[in-house]
Amino acid sequence: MIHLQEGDMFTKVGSVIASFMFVWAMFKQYFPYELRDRLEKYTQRAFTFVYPYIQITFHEFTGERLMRSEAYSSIETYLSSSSSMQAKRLKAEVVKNNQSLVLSMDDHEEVADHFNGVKLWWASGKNVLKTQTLSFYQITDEKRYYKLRFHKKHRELIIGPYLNHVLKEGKAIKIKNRQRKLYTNNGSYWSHVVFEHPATFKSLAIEATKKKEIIDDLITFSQSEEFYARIGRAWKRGYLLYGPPGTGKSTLIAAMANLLNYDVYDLELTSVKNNTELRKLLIEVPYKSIVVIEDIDCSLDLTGQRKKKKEKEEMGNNNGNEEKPKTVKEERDDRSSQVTLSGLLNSVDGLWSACGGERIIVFTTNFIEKLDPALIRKGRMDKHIELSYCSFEAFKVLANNYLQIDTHQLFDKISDLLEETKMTPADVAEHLMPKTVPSNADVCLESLVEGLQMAKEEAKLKKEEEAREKAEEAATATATANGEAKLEENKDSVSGKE
Ligand SMILES: Nc1ncnc2c1ncn2[C@@H]1O[C@H](COP(=O)(O)OP(=O)(O)OP(=O)(O)O)[C@@H](O)[C@H]1O
Repeated sequence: MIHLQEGDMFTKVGSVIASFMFVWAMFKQYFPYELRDRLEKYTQRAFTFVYPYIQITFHEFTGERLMRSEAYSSIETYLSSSSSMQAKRLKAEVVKNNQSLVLSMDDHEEVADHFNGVKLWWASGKNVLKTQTLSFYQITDEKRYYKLRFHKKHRELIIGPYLNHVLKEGKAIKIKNRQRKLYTNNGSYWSHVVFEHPATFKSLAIEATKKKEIIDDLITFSQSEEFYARIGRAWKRGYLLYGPPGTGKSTLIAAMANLLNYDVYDLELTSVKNNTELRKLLIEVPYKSIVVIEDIDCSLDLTGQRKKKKEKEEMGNNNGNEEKPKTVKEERDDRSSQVTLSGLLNSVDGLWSACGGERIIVFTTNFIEKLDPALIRKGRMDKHIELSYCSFEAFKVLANNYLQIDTHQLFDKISDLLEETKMTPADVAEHLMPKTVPSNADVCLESLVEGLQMAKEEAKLKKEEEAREKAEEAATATATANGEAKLEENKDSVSGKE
């Protein structure tokens, strides 16, 4: 309250002096130069003496190229909530695909803010410049700004911690309000669509303990900026998701992005020409993003690449021949993607990968054993998450999502069948899709029981078939060994007779 009265008093004094300055600006041209200079100097001094407030102006456009200032837009977003409470005239902007409104104060409004018990004021304003062009019409150029006013005794607090707080908060609100995007690369360029995948951790069918572990890991990562800075490590984390097709690897990535409010950069490695292009693409990924490389084992010959090169060299040495001209196919293969394992490793943890921070990189694979250990060692892929066939616990999540039921007389049977046979969550989910309108849980669960029994039968037949093949192979091997032994025996008896 004291601040408010003090503020009001000084505002009045300030505005008297400001009026004087305005009149002075109009008439100063009629004063001789020397007198003008002196008067100006003393009025400025008098102004700062009686007016103990400091003002900082943040212009909307800055720099030679008049780019929109990031600080201005962060302040605008930061002030949004106090503006909607205090300002009488507001401007509205629609964000998130026309789904939510962001309000900001209109020109020449003022709102108060508090920080650590200190009151300060933000005012919005605009300068209108009229420029006469060659054409008949005048063009008006509006330059908006925010002016922050605070008592000079709080200079340190406001210039340091308060402004940091405003910029950080503004940025965070902006990220929360933004429409998230899914980027894909065509060669070395990213293009995007709106990211609207509905997957959440709640709807993800995996065991509760595993789910909690992943959520905790992600939240801890996203809140550890200071920790990473303190230990001198780039603020990034690698996840390797592995498991058979249809176990929810892509669904988990979408749930991760939705949980953290990050954009997704789906990197198609096979369309990246070489390591330089790969580096360019990754440098463009901003903070708060998940870079995804799906089916990493298919994207690159990560196991055979070094071996093949070695074999080629050996072949060259052995033959002592000149290198054969390449076929058209070989030429095309060479051109298609020359991203190497070392190029990829460098992109995951090379020096530049620290630029920006707060990035997650996710590799997915159906065959973890195919990957080069260097690629998935801890530090590169910090967390390895296995997604596997549907357990009864995971089934219950699906039943709750799809059928909105927690119990059913068929649950015990399904639990036994899931233990005896392997079915992916994707296949289980397919059985739970509505078969009638309205959906009937009995029909869906019976379909699932039937599917599981069939899968069990097929697995049994396959096992028997494999056992038969094995037995046949063993019989053939024994027969061959017996035949060879007999031949040897005969040879020996012939040489004995001689
Ligand atoms: N764990 C799961 N929880 C919920 N839904 C799942 C799960 N696994 C699979 N699904 C369902 O199955 C569909 C396919 O799953 P998803 O694409 O995530 O599997 P994937 O492991 O990435 O498969 P691929 O290896 O073939 O890419 C999803 O649309 C989702 O509806």
